[in-house]
Amino acid sequence: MHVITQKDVENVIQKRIETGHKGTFGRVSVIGGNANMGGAAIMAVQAAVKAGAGLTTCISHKANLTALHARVPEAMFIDYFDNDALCKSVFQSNVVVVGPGLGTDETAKQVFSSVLKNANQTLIIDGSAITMLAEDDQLKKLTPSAKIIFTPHEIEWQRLSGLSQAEQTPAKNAAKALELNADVVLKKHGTEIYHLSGKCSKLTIGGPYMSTGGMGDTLTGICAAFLAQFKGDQDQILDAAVYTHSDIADLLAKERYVVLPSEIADNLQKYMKHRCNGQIL
Ligand SMILES: NC(=O)C1=CN([C@@H]2O[C@H](COP(=O)(O)OP(=O)(O)OC[C@H]3O[C@@H](n4cnc5c(N)ncnc54)[C@H](OP(=O)(O)O)[C@@H]3O)[C@@H](O)[C@H]2O)[C@@H](O)CC1
Ligand SMILES: Nc1ncnc2c1ncn2[C@@H]1O[C@H](COP(=O)(O)OP(=O)(O)O)[C@@H](O)[C@H]1O
Ligand SMILES: [Mg+2]
Repeated sequence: MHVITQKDVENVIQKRIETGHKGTFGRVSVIGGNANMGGAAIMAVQAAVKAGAGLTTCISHKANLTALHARVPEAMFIDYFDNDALCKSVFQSNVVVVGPGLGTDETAKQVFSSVLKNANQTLIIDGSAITMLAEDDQLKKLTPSAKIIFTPHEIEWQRLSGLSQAEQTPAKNAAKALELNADVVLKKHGTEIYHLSGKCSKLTIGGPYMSTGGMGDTLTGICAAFLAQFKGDQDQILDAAVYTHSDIADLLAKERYVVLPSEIADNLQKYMKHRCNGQIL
């Protein structure tokens, strides 16, 4: 098991080319946020924007538009009932996130199936989308032409893999990830990452000050932004994103009992600047 360190982050976060423009640093679409859980999508979107994605689109219930732009005017918005616009944005995105706050009703299933049919680069499947996929054989038949990354917590992983928490051993997790033909970020105290390449990585940072709703939604935005903008070893880029999420939490936890997901997003720009120049925080 590769223990992820600050070195992985410093290897991934490169100085930007002077002639870069929005498109140079990647297009991300986040699909989630039903009328009751808009915050999940907003947290994923704000994390993607603040982690450096060039262009980020939030595809969500229209009830979330005002709140989204109050917080993240940089993000574009598509009503997730506008299926044509949804499919176009997903098809044109380098990285797609589906699931945060999406829910598991009929609307969510329709939206998720459109995403599965159109994602063709990298697709991060999180939250409700994992739960839907675990429970719906029709959705399981829709195998997108994209590289798939699942980001389950232990219960979502139990649903998808069929492995109880006690059965979630590295060997069984790795075998299941291979069966699913995907990378799996198994979120817990000591998150483990099972790469399709066979590489297994783990975190030795992070803690209970992260146990607030929205922390996993935020992680998806960081992963999406890193994968959309950085070139090179995709396994190391994903490892670096997961490390960044917990490393910022650890730094903030020095002066906080609880670290909020939005605070992690708010500290991404400064953190990435320091890691880019190899500066010790
Ligand atoms: N502001 C918003 O809009 C927010 C929206 N959100 C959205 O909600 C959707 C549902 O996601 P979910 O994880 O909240 O519920 P679900 O998958 O039904 O699992 C519940 C069961 O799993 C357990 N459990 C939960 N977390 C665990 C963990 N980390 N590690 C281990 N166990 C864990 C939990 O345990 P218990 O609480 O019973 O002790 C219960 O048994 C999803 O789309 C997400 O994006 C949230 O992100 C929050 C903020
Ligand atoms: N005690 C803990 N130690 C380390 N990381 C934790 C702890 N509690 C929560 N986290 C992290 O917070 C995130 C929780 O993810 P998730 O349950 O999906 O949150 P969300 O409410 O956004 O769906 C994961 O990245 C997990 O590793
Ligand atoms: Mg979650």
